[in-house]
Amino acid sequence: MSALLSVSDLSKSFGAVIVADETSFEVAQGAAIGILGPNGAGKTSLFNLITGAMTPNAGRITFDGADITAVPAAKRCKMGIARSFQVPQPFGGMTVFENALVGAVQGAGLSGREAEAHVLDVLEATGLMNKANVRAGSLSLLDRKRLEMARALAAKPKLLLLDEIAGGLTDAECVALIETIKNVHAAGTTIIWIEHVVHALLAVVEKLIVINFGKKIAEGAPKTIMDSPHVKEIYLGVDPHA
Ligand SMILES: Nc1ncnc2c1ncn2[C@@H]1O[C@H](COP(=O)(O)OP(=O)(O)OP(=O)(O)O)[C@@H](O)[C@H]1O
Repeated sequence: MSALLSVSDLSKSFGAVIVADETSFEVAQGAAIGILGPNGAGKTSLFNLITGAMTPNAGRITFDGADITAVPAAKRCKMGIARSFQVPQPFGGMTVFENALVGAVQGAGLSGREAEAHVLDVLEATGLMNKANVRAGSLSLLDRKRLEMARALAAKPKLLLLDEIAGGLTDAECVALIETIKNVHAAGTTIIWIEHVVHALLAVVEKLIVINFGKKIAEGAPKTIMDSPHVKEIYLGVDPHA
């Protein structure tokens, strides 16, 4: 499989705080990869760098064959990169349908009937069809998380970035969300998923990347990574010599 996204020697720091330290990795077309790392490791910053919300100090990002390192965020969205936010950010006064329509119009460039039909497909896929006319501000946490994904999917992304979308959900809600994400992946969308709820991540992704202090410290098959003493020490706080 060819790489949809390629991150090469990406570095970013804020004074002494290093959020990306010569980070390199590739994401194949159609892949689903997970990103793990302690709080403050630089995971969300990596998404900010990929989406263009943050400018790197050094390094290169290529997407779908084009160098996007200097491409503005709005254009990257139109090129096919969409994200969900760790803290859901719906337009609270608008309905679920209207929120997703923003993604379809602004991100996918659709209009009229075509945009509406696409939004209905996305609401169906994300389990929000029966909430289409509900004000986003009155949704439960699960539905706000679903709406984050719906708004991103409405932009017809080639690459979907999910930022801690399972956090704060009950076990049953988490199971429902995993099914939705699996369906999105099965439909061909490439996914990068930052998540602290490891069992949710492991149910979907075929590769894990572990970040600590902005540095990629491990990358590989989920089982190999989760069994790694180095990863256990850094991520789980387990002393391999104990
Ligand atoms: N714009 C900024 N200015 C200064 N410091 C920043 C900025 N953005 C992020 N940081 C700092 O960079 C570090 C990494 O933050 P980031 O949100 O990327 O971590 P994270 O791995 O996503 O953490 P969490 O798991 O807690 O969400 C933190 O110490 C954060 O305070």
